[in-house]
Amino acid sequence: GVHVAEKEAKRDYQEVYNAIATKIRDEDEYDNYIGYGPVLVRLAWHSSGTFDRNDNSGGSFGGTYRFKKEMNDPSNKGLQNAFDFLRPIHEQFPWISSGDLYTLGGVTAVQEMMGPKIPWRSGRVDQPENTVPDNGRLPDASQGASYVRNLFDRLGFGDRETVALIGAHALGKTHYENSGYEGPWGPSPNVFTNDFFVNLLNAHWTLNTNKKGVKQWDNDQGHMMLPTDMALVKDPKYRKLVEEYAKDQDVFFRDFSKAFAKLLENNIKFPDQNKPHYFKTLDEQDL
Ligand code: HEM
Ligand SMILES: O=C1CCNc2c1cnc1ccccc21
Repeated sequence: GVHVAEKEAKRDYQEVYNAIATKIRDEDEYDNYIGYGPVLVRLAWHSSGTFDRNDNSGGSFGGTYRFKKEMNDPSNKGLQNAFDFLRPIHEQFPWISSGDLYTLGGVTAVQEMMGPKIPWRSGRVDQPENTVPDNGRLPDASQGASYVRNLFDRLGFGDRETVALIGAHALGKTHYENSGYEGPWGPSPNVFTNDFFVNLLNAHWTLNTNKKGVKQWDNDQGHMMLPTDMALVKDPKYRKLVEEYAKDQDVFFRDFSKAFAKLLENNIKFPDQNKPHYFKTLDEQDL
């Protein structure tokens, strides 16, 4: 059922943001100097993406990713790196819940990679191991547009929100050992831009079977797309949105911010007194 967030504690959440942001800045060598930003965004998404609006199960509230049943979901392979990154932050701020920490990690990463401001509310409360949702709720990358539309409908999202959210694939890369997909990363995998949409439309893509026997799209500049990425330009309704975001990064930023905030808050009711935080970046604080 829907969870009610606890009343906001008298805590300095900007301090937690700054600790995460400083650690992202310091530990820049991770994953061939891509850094921890992208994998932190993926942890926030995967810890929220278990939501099912049909029975109000799953979602970020209980911080259930910390339990091995969810951590070992094959869809979550590779996210241990983000979990290990956040461990010392959690030791420094033991009062923050796991659910608040995983989602705050993603918000911090998007903003520090020059993405849009993401409003964030506190109050998620750790839940016990017997509340861990079943594996298999996160999307399968080998599928097409109708699968993507159904999966995001289950999460409570329409076409515009779906295309905006998948625009996060401007960040980071795929890894053979995690998902069976592999691709050299894009020109700026740790800067949040609308490049993903521009790439989708402008490059010449060919479908190959990679050395793990997995089908993926590759282009002549050595970039790759997942089948579910390519579905966004094959489906006429999604394609219209890809074209809109490729043309206007500000509209993409606006829609991404709204959809990502909604994703991180699915299945949670927040008390009115829990106002959304708009955190300052390190640069904005001259830190
Ligand atoms: C149809 C929906 C989606 C599918 C099938 C999908 C699938 C994948 C796959 C297979 C990877 C590669 C994982 C690896 O090999 O390490 C990946 C990476 C990533 N995904 Fe998605 N994803 C989807 C939607 C999203 C959404 C909604 C977000 C965030 C809002 C997101 C953020 C990311 C990020 C940031 C990475 C890079 C992680 C890294 O570099 O370590 N994805 N995704
Ligand atoms: O076109 C890009 C830029 C670099 N990262 C990705 C792209 C496309 N699809 C992806 C899918 C998952 C993770 C990263 C990417």
